[in-house]
Amino acid sequence: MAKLYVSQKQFGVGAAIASLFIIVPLLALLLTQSAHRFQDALLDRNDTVGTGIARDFHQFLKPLSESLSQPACNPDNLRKLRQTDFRSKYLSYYAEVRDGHILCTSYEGKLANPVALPAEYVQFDAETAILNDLNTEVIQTQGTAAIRAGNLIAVFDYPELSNTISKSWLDYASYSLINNQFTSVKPFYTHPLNDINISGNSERWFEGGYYIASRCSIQNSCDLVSIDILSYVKSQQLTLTVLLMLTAMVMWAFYRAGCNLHSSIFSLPNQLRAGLKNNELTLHYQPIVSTTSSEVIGCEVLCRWHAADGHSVSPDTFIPMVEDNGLCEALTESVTRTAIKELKLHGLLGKVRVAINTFPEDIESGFMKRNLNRHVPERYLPWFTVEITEKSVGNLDNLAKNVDQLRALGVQVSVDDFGTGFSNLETLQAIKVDQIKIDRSFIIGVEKPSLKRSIVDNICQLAKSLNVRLVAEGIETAQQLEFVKTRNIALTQGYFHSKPLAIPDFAQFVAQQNRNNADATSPQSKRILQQASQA
Ligand SMILES: Nc1nc2c(ncn2[C@@H]2O[C@H](COP(=O)(O)O[C@H]3[C@@H](O)[C@H](n4cnc5c(=O)[nH]c(N)nc54)O[C@@H]3COP(=O)(O)O)[C@@H](O)[C@H]2O)c(=O)[nH]1
Repeated sequence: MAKLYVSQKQFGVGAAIASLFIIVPLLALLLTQSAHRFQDALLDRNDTVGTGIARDFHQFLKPLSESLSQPACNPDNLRKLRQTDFRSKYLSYYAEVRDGHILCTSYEGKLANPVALPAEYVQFDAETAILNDLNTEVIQTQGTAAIRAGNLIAVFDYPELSNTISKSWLDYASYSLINNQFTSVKPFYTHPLNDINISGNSERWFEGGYYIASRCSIQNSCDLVSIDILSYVKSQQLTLTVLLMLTAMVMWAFYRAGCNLHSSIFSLPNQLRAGLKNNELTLHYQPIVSTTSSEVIGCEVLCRWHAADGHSVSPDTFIPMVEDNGLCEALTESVTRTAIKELKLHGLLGKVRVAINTFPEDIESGFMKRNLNRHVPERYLPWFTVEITEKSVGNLDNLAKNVDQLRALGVQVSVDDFGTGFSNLETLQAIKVDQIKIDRSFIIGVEKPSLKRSIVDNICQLAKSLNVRLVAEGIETAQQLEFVKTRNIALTQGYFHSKPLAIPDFAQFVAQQNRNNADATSPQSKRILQQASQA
C-alpha cells in the first residue's frame, strides 16, 4: 500500500492555503457588499435628485413661467425669480430668455447687455429629456444642465453627486429610454457601454471589469452606477493593506493550527502506534561470531522503523518512545513473531542462536515468558536468548524470580550493556544469567593499555568466577578482536564482522562465513594458513 505522508510543515502550509478558500470568498463578499452599498446609496441619492428636480420643476419652474408678466424682467418677475431660486432646492439660477438671449437672472438681475445663450445651451434639442415626464427639454452644458419651461430656464446640476463622481473608479450616468434609445444626460459621460440594454427596474451585473448597477425609477429614465473594479481595488489601498494584514494573520493562525493538528494526528508516537499495527517495523540481524572458530553462532535481533514518510527513525529515538507510550509489549511481541517467521523462512530457525532485546517491564510483568511460550515452538526455545539491561533491575527478587522462570523454559538470559549504569556483583549474584555482554564503550580503545582495559579484565574475572559466557560488543577493528581473543572472550559482535543485516543478507552472511570456516579447516586450507604463518 502506498504510504501517504505529509510533514508537519506541509500540513501547516496546506491549512494556511486552505484558509484562502475561506478568506478570498469572504473578502470578495465584503468588497461586493461595500460596492453594493455604495451603488445603492448613489442610486438613492440620484432618486432624490431626480425626483427633487421633477418636484422643483412642477412646483416652481413651470408655475413661475406661466405667471411671468410683460415686459420681461419687470421688478415683479425679478422678485419672483429670486424668491423661487431661494425656495427651490434642485433648480437654481433662474433666467428669463427671449429670442435666444438671457435677459435677466435671479442672481444678476436685469442684464445691461443680454447674453446670447451659450452654444451648448442651444444644442439641447439634440438631447432627449431625462425627466421626460416633465415634458420639457434638458440642456446639456459643461458641467451643468438646464431645464426650460416657456420663457424660463433654470440650471440644475448634481451638487451632491459631483463630489462622489470625482472618484476615478466611479462612473455615473442617467439614461433616457425613450424609443428604446440610449441617451446620456450626464455631463462628461464617457462610459464605454453605448449599446446598453436596460430591461428591468433594478439590476446589477459585471461586464468587462465593470461592476454595474442600474435602477429605473422614473418612467423611461434610469440611473446607472458603474465601478471599475481594478481602479476601485487600487483606490482602496488602506482597506486592502488592512485586509492583507488580516489575511496574513488568519493564514498564520491556520498554519499554526495545522501544525498543531498535524502533531496531534501525525506525531511520531501516533505514527509508531500505527506502524506497529500495520507491521511497518522491520528487523535486522547482527551476527554474533565465535572467537575461536570464527563461525556465526547467532545473532542479535534489532528493530528498524521506516516512518510513513520513508525516513528511518533510529532505535535510539523510537525505543524510548515505545517505553513512554506503553508500547513495549506490542513491540517485543511483534519482534518475536517476525523473527520466528523470517528465520524459519530462511532455514535459520534452530541453526543459529537468537538474542531478543527486552524492556525492563517485559521481564518484571512476566510478559516475556508468556510471549516466548506463545510464539516460539517449544523445541526452539533453547536457541533463544533474552537480553536484559541493568535498567531491568527494579525489584531484584522479582527480577530474579522471572529470570529463573525464563531459564526454566530453556531460554538463555544475557545481561546487555554490561559495565554501564550500576551493575554490581550483588545483582549478578542474585540473578542467574548465562551470558554477559561487555558494552561497546569499553571496547573502544581497549587495544591499548588503559583504564578501559583494566575494567574489561575485571569483567573477565567476574564472568569467570560466576561461570558465565562473555560477549564483546562493538568490535570494529582487527586489533580489538585480537585483544578480546587474548582474554578468552567467547563471542564477539560488531561492525568488524558485520553491521546488522536484513534477513536475506544475514542468511547469506551466515552461509558464506560458515562455508569459509569449513574451507579454512580443510587439510588444504590448513596447509595454506600454515605456509602463510611461516612466511
Ligand atoms: N527492547 C528493544 N530494544 C531494541 C530493539 N532494537 C533495537 N533496540 C535497542 O535500541 C538501541 C539502538 O540499537 P541499534 O541502533 O540497532 O544499534 C545496535 C547496533 O547497530 C549497534 N552496534 C553493534 N555493533 C556496533 C559497532 O561495532 N559499532 C557501533 N558504533 N555500533 C554497533 O549497537 C546496538 C546494539 O546495542 P545493544 O542492544 O546494546 O547490544 C540499542 O540499545 C538496542 O538494544 C528491540 O527490538 N527491542
